[in-house]
Amino acid sequence: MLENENPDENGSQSRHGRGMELILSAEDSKDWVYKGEGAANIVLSYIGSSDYLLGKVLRIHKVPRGRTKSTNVSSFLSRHEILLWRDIGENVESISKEVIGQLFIMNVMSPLLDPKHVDGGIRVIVSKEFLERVGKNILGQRPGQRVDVSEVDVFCDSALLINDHSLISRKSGTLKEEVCFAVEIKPKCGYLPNSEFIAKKNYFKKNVPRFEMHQILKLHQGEISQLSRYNPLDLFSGKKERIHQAISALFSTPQNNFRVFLNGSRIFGGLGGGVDKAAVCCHDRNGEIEDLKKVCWLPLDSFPELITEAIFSSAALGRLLASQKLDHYDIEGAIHAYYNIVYEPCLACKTCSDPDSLLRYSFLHDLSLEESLKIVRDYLIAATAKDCSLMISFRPAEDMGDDEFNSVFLESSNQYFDYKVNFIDLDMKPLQKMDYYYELDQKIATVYAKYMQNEVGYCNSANLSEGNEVQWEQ
Ligand SMILES: O=P(O)(O)O[C@@H]1[C@@H](OP(=O)(O)O)[C@H](OP(=O)(O)O)[C@H](O)[C@H](OP(=O)(O)O)[C@H]1OP(=O)(O)O
Ligand SMILES: Nc1ncnc2c1ncn2[C@@H]1O[C@H](COP(=O)(O)OP(=O)(O)OP(=O)(O)O)[C@@H](O)[C@H]1O
Ligand SMILES: [Zn+2]
Repeated sequence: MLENENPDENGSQSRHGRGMELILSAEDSKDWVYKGEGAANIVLSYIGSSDYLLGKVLRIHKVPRGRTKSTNVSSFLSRHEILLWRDIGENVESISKEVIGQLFIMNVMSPLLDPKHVDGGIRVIVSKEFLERVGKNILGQRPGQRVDVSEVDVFCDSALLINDHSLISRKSGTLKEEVCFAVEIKPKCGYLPNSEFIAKKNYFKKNVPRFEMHQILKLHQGEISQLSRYNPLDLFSGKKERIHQAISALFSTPQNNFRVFLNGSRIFGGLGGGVDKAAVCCHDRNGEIEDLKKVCWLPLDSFPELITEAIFSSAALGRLLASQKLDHYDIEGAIHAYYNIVYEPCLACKTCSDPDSLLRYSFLHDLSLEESLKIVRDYLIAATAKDCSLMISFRPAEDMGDDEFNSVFLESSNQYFDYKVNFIDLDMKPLQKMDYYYELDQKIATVYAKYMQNEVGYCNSANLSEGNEVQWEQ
């Protein structure tokens, strides 16, 4: 591990504030172990002896398996993305996507979600050999379905060093001495859209949570083996009883929406990346959840109550919901603004035959470039807010604690807990994904409409959330 005298690109990412960079090379790979991964990144925990790196994770990019350097996507924003994001920093046209990504987190998402819940991390330089070795070392721990489709991007020359938010420790304390546990929740969209641009045939989008409709498509495509009982609207309701209901549902059907960590190690919830087998397996690990009782004096039934109290008393979910609601137009409206920006014939209008709808869309096509940019920018910010996760880390406390953390008092166990909320995965979504978003939305709506016709004949959300089997017409 080396420190380089070269100052970094924006001067603020430097380790110890000394204008130096951290460089990870082949021999450092042994100090980094697999922690988890999503669709786009792999996250590693540090197990070496550097006090600075202990309690940190390294987030490295993945690429589709077998992609060679020659097919590398551009490292810079596209012409239209430059227009879209020109206000988030200076010279966005000449800054790499990695650095833009950090500017997006710090200058766009952090003010929306509250800086105390957002950690932009610092970029560190990683050698190709480091990434190659890490990629080999972690192969055995990665879920098979993730391995089949993706691998470490060894041509990336930097990675993001972030605090491990499954841990909680006092600035003055040492991580090693403290017992802590954490939950990771991917809440997804917490409200029902009400855009006038939603087509009449898709009226049910205004009544049924997107998560619930998407479950039907996922089941149909074999991505999940049973419907989730979780309803994001409960989690975001601001009402204790409904939040508790959401947490209980996440415990019974965690899918990729819920994980529990004890002292930084995952003890409940799957790794994602395939049919939810990994998540089902984790129920066998209830024994390890029982460990919470031993180490934190927390009765198992009190655990959902504790998470509920933390969510209820924190303003974080409210902030997240407000950010999600920046999507005022729904993709059925925003797609037209997108075509104004890229200046191409609108594919959504091309496939629409309803004169009333076309008239409404023509209003969107008459908007100025600035107005179109705002609609799409807000849509993409909301997309990030609908896809991020939050980590809430806890540790038992003697009393109400101090300013460093929030505290909750758990009546059932007569105990105080310190907790801290952090958002993770606040990545900027690519503008090019707008077409995909539109197509996915149509697919979800079509399959859901078919499900309603075949199965219930009307929209009955209670029926869906019971985990009922869905029969499909051949
Ligand atoms: O489209 P969605 O709602 O399915 O969200 C995708 C997520 O699927 P989910 O339904 O949460 O299992 C998906 O998660 P998984 O890979 O399924 O764990 C990703 O988070 C994806 O984002 P990105 O492509 O990595 O930037 C997410 O894509 P975005 O829509 O956020 O761009
Ligand atoms: N700062 C962190 N502290 C602790 N664990 C983390 C942190 N960041 C990520 N993780 C773990 O690594 C996993 C993958 O990270 P992340 O969600 O950032 O990946 P991704 O590929 O961007 O996800 P997605 O599929 O949503 O795009 C998370 O689900 C979480 O368990
Ligand atoms: Zn159009």
